Amino acid sequence: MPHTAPKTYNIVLLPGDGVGPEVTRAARDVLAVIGDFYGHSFNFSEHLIGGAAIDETGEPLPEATRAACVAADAVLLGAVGGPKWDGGKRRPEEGLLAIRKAMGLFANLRPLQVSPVMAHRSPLKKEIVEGVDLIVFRELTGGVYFGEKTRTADRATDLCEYTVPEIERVTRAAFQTARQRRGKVTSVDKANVMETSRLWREVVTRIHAEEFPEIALEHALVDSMAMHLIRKPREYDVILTENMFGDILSDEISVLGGSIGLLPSASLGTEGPGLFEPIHGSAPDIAGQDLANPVGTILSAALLLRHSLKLEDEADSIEAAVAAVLAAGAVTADLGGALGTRAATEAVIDAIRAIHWAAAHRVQMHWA
Ligand SMILES: NC(=O)C1=CN([C@@H]2O[C@H](COP(=O)(O)OP(=O)(O)OC[C@H]3O[C@@H](n4cnc5c(N)ncnc54)[C@H](O)[C@@H]3O)[C@@H](O)[C@H]2O)C=CC1
Ligand SMILES: CC(C)CC(=O)C(=O)O
Ligand SMILES: [Mg+2]
Repeated sequence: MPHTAPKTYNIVLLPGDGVGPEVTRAARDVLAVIGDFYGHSFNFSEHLIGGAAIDETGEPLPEATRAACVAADAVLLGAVGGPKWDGGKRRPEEGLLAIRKAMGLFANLRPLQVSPVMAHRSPLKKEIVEGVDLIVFRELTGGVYFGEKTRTADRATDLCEYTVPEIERVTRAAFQTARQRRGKVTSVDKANVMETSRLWREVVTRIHAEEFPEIALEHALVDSMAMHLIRKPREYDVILTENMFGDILSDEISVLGGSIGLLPSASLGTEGPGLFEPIHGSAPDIAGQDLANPVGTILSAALLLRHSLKLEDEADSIEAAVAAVLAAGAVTADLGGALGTRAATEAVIDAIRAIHWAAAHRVQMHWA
């Protein structure tokens, strides 16, 4: 039953490209049902980003989109990019990087919990993946994705740069989360080769000693970490890493749960709205065919409710519904199921209704 006072919230939707519009619509429909159940009014407004924005305005992040995002209570994004814009003067991905920077979203949280039913569908051995419960803290507005780029006909460079304050703030966020979890942080870098990684390791070590000595800290090199994540993923709790390593490792760990289509993310700053998106891209190979798994975006909507709107019960309700649907095998083709994007979304909505009906029924029975 509703525990929080009903309220009006402004949510900006950025459907983007490829499967982005399909999965964003799925999450919007789920949020609308949650709004009805709890008496909240979610005002959705759609804005252009990525390739869709380039086609319409010439810019991957139009000013109207930026202004709407910073003024919103929260932002939900589908995905950007696709072969249509490859080789063009402007790239869709520039729009995503620019909105992350404009909103000050320095920490990207990518959680993964592998239930017994997910373990069953994973291509890895059940005994390796069952019970995995980890969260990646990926630094999101620094590193090589944001460094200066140069290009001549026969030479290209991408500068990788990190400052101490950039490393400190994401490190504190990761340690604070570790305090609420199993109390372990694995910081991933390439300190045997890269100067930015040596600075990263120094800063993480100092913040740990000064502020979080009760947390267990280990350092890992990114190349062997890629192997350990597949061989012994249950050993990890909070994984803290820089932008590009976090991007790559989180796609890798999605395999543990059976599909990249399942994983959500929350991009957060110190204040202001967060941006929530699945970890996958625009999946051009399946776009427009009702094939995309909507769960990663639906779970991103749950993170939106929890982190930006502080609606914990409502977030729990979505997560419980998704768990029920996965347990029942009502899944899309990437998990070996027969459902399309729309049918899988309806299954989640039906599960939300069933959970609420059961809760209301128990209350009546209790009162009777
Ligand atoms: N956040 C974003 O907007 C991101 C955008 N991209 C962009 O997406 C485009 C495609 O990139 P890819 O490397 O192919 O990565 P991708 O994540 O779009 O797709 C990789 C594979 O996973 C499958 N897949 C992805 N999402 C799925 C879902 N919801 N349900 C079922 N299967 C799913 C795809 O069909 C494909 O086989 C590129 O233009 C890239 O730059 C890539 C990553 C993140
Ligand atoms: C700019 C994006 C395309 C980077 C990415 O792959 C991601 O954030 O997952
Ligand atoms: Mg990625």
